[in-house]
Amino acid sequence: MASHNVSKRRKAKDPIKTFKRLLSFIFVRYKLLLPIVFIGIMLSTGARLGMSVFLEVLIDEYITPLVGVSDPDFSSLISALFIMGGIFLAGVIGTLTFNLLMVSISQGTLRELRDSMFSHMQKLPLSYFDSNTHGNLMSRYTNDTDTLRQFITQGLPQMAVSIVTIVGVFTTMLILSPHLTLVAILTVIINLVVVRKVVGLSGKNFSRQQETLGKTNGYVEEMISGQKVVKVFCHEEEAKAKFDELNDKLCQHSTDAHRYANILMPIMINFSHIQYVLIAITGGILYINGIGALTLGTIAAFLQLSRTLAMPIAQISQQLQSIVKALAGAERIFDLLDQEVEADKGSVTLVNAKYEDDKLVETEERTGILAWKQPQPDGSFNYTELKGDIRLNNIDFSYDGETPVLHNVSVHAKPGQKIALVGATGAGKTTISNLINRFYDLDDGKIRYDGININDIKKADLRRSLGVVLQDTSLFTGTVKENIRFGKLDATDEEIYEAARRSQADSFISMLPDGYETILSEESSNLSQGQRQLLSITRAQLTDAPVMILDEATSSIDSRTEAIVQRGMDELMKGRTVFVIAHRLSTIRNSDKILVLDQGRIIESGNHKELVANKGAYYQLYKGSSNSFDEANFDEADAL
Ligand SMILES: Nc1ncnc2c1ncn2[C@@H]1O[C@H](COP(=O)(O)OP(=O)(O)OP(=O)(O)O)[C@@H](O)[C@H]1O
Repeated sequence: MASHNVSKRRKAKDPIKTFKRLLSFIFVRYKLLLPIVFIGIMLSTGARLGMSVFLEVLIDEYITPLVGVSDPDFSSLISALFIMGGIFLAGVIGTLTFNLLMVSISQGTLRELRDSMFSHMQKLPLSYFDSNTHGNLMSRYTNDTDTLRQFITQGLPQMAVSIVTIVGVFTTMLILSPHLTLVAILTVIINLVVVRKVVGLSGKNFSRQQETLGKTNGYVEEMISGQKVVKVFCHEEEAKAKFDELNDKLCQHSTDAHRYANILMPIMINFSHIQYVLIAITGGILYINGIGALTLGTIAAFLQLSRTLAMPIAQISQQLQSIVKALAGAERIFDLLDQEVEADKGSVTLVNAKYEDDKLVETEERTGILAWKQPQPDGSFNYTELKGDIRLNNIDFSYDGETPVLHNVSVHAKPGQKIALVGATGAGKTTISNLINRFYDLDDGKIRYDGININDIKKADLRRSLGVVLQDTSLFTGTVKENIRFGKLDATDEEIYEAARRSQADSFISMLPDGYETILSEESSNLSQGQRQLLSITRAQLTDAPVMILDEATSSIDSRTEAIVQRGMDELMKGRTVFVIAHRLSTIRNSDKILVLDQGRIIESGNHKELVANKGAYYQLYKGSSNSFDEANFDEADAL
């Protein structure tokens, strides 16, 4: 059980490239809003600087001249204060604007990213899911997008504000007094050295904290989904002990991380006090000695500016960690988006057809006849009726390109024939069904469907022509009816009821509290294993495909339900070409051809009678010397 939190937090491999890509992703979508955000940032920081500088004007031009005047005229002072109020208001509007806009931009960007990821994920080949755990994929939708949200909403604008502020403050300081600027720069340098050290210590512990947090969450998730197993094996104590260990570690790392993070602000504040005092003393000395043409207003404005400086420096230092984390997240998201989609060069499609003067022609109506429409080099089309003739020719296959799983497998299933695949676990039975579906590409050999190479058939149309019942009966949250309709989205209610009647599911569905409208809970835990199988069979029944790929369930269900499931399966197989991964003797015996697989090779093939007469591997299996056949049928086997 993989957890989405167990994913490793690593640094982005090429942060600059990822950063540029992220910015352009945002920029392309918000060409109009981003300039407004920038104007907001400029207004906000400009107003802060303006207010500091205005202090100089206020003191030197409006307050000092009034000192000692017997009948002072405050009107100009009042209008100056109004101007200051105006600047303040502009700053507030700027700050509000960019902050609010950034929320919409970040949420919109995340929605787009999630959307792109999900639609891209639907097009990825199954091999991608084989090599990436569910947890790893999930983390891109949860952890990675969350770090990005923080970065886009807070990190990005804060960085912009901080940089604009620092540049603005230093420029203004230089204009006001180069001498005092020197003092400010000196204290900032000392400040930076200390801050870097503290941020480094805190960052290291934050990484540890995140890693342990991931492990702890993953463990809790596993324990929740595995509660039944924990209880069955009385593992409650051990489970608790392991959790305590993780929890203690998490507490330790979090305490260390926050200890350093929490002393950062007091350090910054105290430094800004020291800087304030130093600038005040230096300013006083320079003023008294008449150096640098300083006025009282300049010193006051300078002191105010020096206070403005502390915050952006602290913020940049603090944001650096979150930027690194966010870019690592962005890289993982882009990595998913960059995965090559399932290739489909197929040009043969499946269409409704009818016979006109013994010739097959395409039609819009549902005639009950389907045909493969093959484009010809001269631009015309060739139509072949869909019959369900499947031929595997010398198939070689491996999942990883190295370890062979199937060797030289050949079989011909004529329309309506039933082919049983038998063999020990891991022999390659499921793999054969995966290849007919084109879930994976062959290493060598060909599979032909009605004489057409399946690689030439459009994947969606190929899959439409195949009905599948897997052992793993995936049902989704929704009503029973919606789950059955998965088999054919445009099916009418009547078609659904008919399919359920034929697959023997109708009687149990009508006994559910709301019948076909009963909502299946998460993981359909309100249904029994057998009932889930019946729904899965109904779904395949509804597709009414000429070829069925069935995986007979081995899970233990009670014999009455098993008999019903079996009847449903038998009904499903009627009149179709069937590949069945067979476990029940009755299915195997009634098959037209049985393929006995061993380590990816067909070691025997023929019908039941022939194979029994052969007295080979099948005969051994059949006699019950192996457990490969369903034990429930052993009696039946002996009776034969
Ligand atoms: N997605 C995969 N990636 C890599 N190897 C796989 C994958 N699926 C199956 N295999 C390997 O391929 C071989 C054949 O597996 P397959 O599932 O076809 O066997 P099977 O006969 O259907 O077994 P079972 O009866 O247990 O379902 C096994 O060795 C298995 O480990």
